[in-house]
Amino acid sequence: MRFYFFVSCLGAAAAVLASAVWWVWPVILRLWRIPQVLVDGKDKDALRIGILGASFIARAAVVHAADKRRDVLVSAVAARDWTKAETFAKQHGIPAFHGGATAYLDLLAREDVDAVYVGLPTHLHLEWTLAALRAGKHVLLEKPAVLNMEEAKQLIGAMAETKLQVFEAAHHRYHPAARRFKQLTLKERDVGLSDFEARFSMLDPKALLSIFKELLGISKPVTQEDRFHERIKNLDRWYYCVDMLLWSTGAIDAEVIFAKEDRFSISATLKLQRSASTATATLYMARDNLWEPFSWSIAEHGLADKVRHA
Ligand SMILES: NC(=O)C1=CN([C@@H]2O[C@H](COP(=O)(O)OP(=O)(O)OC[C@H]3O[C@@H](n4cnc5c(N)ncnc54)[C@H](OP(=O)(O)O)[C@@H]3O)[C@@H](O)[C@H]2O)C=CC1
Ligand SMILES: O=C1OC[C@@H](O)[C@H](O)[C@H]1O
Repeated sequence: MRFYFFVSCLGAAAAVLASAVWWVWPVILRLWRIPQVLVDGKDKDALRIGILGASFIARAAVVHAADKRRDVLVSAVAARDWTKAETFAKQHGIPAFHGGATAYLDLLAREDVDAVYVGLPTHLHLEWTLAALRAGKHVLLEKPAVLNMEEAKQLIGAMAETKLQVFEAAHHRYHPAARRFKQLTLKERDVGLSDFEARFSMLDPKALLSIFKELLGISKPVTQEDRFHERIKNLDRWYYCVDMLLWSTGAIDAEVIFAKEDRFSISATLKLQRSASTATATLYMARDNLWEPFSWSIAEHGLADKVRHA
């Protein structure tokens, strides 16, 4: 009896492990593979992108994409640390790099850069996007583009003045499921779509580590700066809920009627004004969710098609 129990447990553990490897392995391979952006083999008039910040997201969002296209190349990268810039450039075959205190400005001054990728922490987006526009560069700007309405106005003003493009990297808008959802809700614009829900869930390895440290009693005291960065990170993630909702429902106005924040989540209820009808929307963001390390979803409870991506 014991033997059969042991074999069944082993079988179940093997099945769980196999399924985890099956789902997670392609993601690990994709992120681990070091993409190359060799200039050879690119179109003569390829768009030349300069990267500000030798970061994980720059590699995942720009270098991987440029690797797959003939019409885009990465011509330079800048990092605040000289060695980091050099390592990133060499790893990916990027022909030029800048390091040190003036690195970002040096990259913006280059003639072989048509557009700049600003994947810096969100509170630095406006400053460096304005600097890029002043230097005559188009900008691919990480989401959320800005922190508030005042910054949004400044950005729009600078775009109009320089006649250059700033494109927000709202990648979820290009997912086929999100596009289909938008198509369906806009088609049903005024016919009783009244109960929307947008969710985002995340498990941040850094946050997980700090929870363990807290439990073990070996964490450092939380500083004002830590709290500021936590607020910025929350905004980065909360943005997915808000943008998915407003973008896909075509809402023209929204009013917050309830909001709640605790250690593990942020939630809110909004009253949405659509072109000729009103709707209620629930937004929910899980901060550190072990069961859903990364997922977003948008739904309307009366609509049969529920769109989900995980
Ligand atoms: N599209 C997506 O899926 C994702 C988008 N993002 C977005 O990308 C942006 C960056 O987020 P994230 O990658 O977490 O940010 P990081 O804290 O990792 O910063 C990114 C880079 O910014 C540079 N940097 C310049 N000044 C500072 C500063 N004062 N403090 C810290 N870094 C600085 C650093 O590059 P260096 O030292 O090399 O100069 C750093 O590597 C955010 O807007 C976020 O919303 C983030 C993750 C995923
Ligand atoms: O866009 C994002 O997705 C992944 C998260 O780690 C990150 O904080 C967020 O900006």
